[in-house]
Amino acid sequence: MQTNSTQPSLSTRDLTIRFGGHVAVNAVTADFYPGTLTVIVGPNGAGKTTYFNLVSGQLPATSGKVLVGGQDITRAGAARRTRLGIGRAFQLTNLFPNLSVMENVRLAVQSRAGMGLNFFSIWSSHKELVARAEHYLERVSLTAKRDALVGTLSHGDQRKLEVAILLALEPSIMMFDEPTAGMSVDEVPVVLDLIQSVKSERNKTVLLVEHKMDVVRALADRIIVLHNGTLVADGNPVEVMQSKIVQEAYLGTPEPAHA
Ligand SMILES: Nc1ncnc2c1ncn2[C@@H]1O[C@H](COP(=O)(O)OP(=O)(O)OP(=O)(O)O)[C@@H](O)[C@H]1O
Repeated sequence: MQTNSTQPSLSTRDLTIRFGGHVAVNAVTADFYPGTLTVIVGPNGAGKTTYFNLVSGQLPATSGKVLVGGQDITRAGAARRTRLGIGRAFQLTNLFPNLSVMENVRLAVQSRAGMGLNFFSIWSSHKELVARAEHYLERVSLTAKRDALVGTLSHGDQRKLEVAILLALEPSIMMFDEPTAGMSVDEVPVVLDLIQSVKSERNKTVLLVEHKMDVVRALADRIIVLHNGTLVADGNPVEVMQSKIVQEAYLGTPEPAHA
């Protein structure tokens, strides 16, 4: 497994959740490091989104632990986890559809700057915030649509905006659930390049749930495979993609050997 730092920024220890008799995430232990992008793969219903929910605090663990920088946050709510640096791009649920693209990003920048979500703040007194918001819009290629109402954007543009908002919040741990879902072919590289560059330039810990194998290959430093809630493989992409368990459990067809 690749590690760029000795201290993990995020860890789970035997993390488990049961829904009635069903164990959706079963004793998952993993460490995540700054500057490393880990892709979590697995068949439908494997527990990927539930694992994300346990890490970001949307669901309470039945047992096990979540640690950020070594601090046990298992009992912390989602808001506290956000303050501790866990940021998650939710699938379009954290956008304000009746505000413009720029206003959405400005609110995120403002929130990061500790000024709260004040809708009535005066633009001219916030040149710095606007400049930063513009920077994030440019990074996701949405500058031309800055004044459009978010509700009128295409699905792909909304997903890009969501990435801009996550960047603006500057979390140290960034979680993306299928970030390119619903995007057109030409939009996909913009987001993939961005996630890649954020990871390396800013030394972020990035976790990604992804189904598309071309995206996994393009981005992953490390792959974790979940199957029936259990971690069945964890390691560098070449090893994991070629492992028997992945071939059988997930990929279905043999992955060609790499030179
Ligand atoms: N709130 C819940 N109540 C009961 N069962 C749940 C709940 N959330 C998830 N599950 C179950 O837990 C299992 C894991 O679901 P999860 O959505 O995490 O899988 P996934 O790997 O993300 O799948 P997909 O790739 O289809 O999104 C499934 O069997 C699902 O039905």
